[in-house]
Amino acid sequence: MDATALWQRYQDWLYFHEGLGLYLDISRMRFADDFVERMKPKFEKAFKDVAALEAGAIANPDENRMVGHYWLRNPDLSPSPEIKAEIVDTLASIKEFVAKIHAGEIRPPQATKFTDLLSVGIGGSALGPQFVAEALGPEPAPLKIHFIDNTDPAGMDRVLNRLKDRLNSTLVLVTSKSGGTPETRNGMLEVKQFYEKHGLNFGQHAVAVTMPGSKMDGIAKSEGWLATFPMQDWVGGRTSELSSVGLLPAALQGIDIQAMLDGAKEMDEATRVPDLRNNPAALLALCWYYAGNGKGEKDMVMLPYKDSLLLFSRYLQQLVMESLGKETDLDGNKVYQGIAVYGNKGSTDQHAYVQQLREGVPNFFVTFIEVLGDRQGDSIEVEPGATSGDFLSGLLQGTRQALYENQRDSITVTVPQVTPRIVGALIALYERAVSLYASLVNINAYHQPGVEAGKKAAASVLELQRQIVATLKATGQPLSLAELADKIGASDQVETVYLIVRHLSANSRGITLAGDLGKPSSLTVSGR
Ligand SMILES: O=P(O)(O)OC[C@H]1O[C@](O)(CO)[C@@H](O)[C@@H]1O
Repeated sequence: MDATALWQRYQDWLYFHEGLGLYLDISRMRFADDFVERMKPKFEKAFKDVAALEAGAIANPDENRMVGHYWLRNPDLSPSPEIKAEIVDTLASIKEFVAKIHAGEIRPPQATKFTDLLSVGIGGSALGPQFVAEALGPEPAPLKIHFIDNTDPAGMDRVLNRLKDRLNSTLVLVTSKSGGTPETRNGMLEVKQFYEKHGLNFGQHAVAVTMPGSKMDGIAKSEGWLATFPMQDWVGGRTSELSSVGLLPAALQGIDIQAMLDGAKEMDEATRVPDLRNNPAALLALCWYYAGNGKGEKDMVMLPYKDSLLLFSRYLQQLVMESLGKETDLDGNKVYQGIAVYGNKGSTDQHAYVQQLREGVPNFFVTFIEVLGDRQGDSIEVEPGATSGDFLSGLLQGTRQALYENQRDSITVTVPQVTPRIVGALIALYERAVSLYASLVNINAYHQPGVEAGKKAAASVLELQRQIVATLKATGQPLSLAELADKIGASDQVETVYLIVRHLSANSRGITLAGDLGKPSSLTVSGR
């Protein structure tokens, strides 16, 4: 297609949301008109499916749950007055609590105000808050946020040591929908121990976000934590940024959460329109389907040309891959669906992997995120007539063009600024695109059975470890790996036994290995 034809295609397909000032350009996806025609019936069904979801249909049959993240920003859409009241009350209580924290009315026992916020959570209970903190966190913030999002002891030490001089003015926010996620429980216990070691009362610094009645809820109540905010069972972890999970930490950092909700609401209104050409989420889903042949054959590379949007791709990784990565479709057929998501930011990534994108294996499509406003205030000219922001813009255009010339497709989302309203809108845009795409490929986007397999296997490794330690203590003499496995009734799991004892011996846990470390079968294991 020559430049004139492309310009025409750009104009023909351009979507613009006037209220938000958001553009969606899909002209560089090389689908033909007949593809769009063929997709229309699928979209008619998808619009109906998502409307049913919004109306409170059981969208997650596995867990017998509704999927209600759309109600969070427009409680009037809630399927019952009770749910509406829950949403309204939770938002009011977040605002009230945050106002008291900021004013020092709720304060730590040994300081006049909270200065820092330590968030402990993982997956959907961390990724949204991390993305939003990076995108919108003000400098200075009323509370500066830090994260523990793993059960890595060294990672926890790093965060805690950074905070140790301000521990007495650090508020700890433990977020877990289920209230039983081991990584989060471990993080909470380690932080609690750190507080106690420093002579501080953990409960007087702690807040929970969890489902009422969960284990975490019980702990928070029994230990007299400062507050507990509910996370409803109809909010999935990966769509929870606009629930108490994301709103509480955002508000504590001084981010305008009402603007985030308003932006999401506005985008929801635009993406509810049952008309493919005038619905930006549907256009995204169309492009994803086209790119990957409805089977995820191409990866989604997210390239925001704005540092503050660095974590958008990481956030989307969970939203898209945990939702769409499914073995079976809704009829039980093996389909192995999903779309892989990766990316950091432009132009930085141009100096990393864009070489492969332009010339290597063509197994992806790019989504550029362009932010029109360069910065607050004026810019110097780094070359006659050009600012740093002009370079950023030129590099985006250049990469888009260079990729297209080499038959690499791209989408461009353009926003005026990175504001709370726009971030809310972007979250809502992708949430809806995922809902629609899931319907197009006939999968349940709202469960995650695959994650359970790894969790169960980890639990059985830890059980084996307990048996190993007890057996070595009781035996009191060195055993070969095979003998040890045999003694604990796990003769078919010698490799697992080996990996466990190697880890224990590396961590001064009372287990010693003797023999040639490069030849596991030569090793003997003893314990004290
Ligand atoms: O908020 P929770 O219950 O601790 O779960 C954390 C994350 O774990 C998952 O269930 C996957 O293991 C995610 O879906 C979820 O966001």
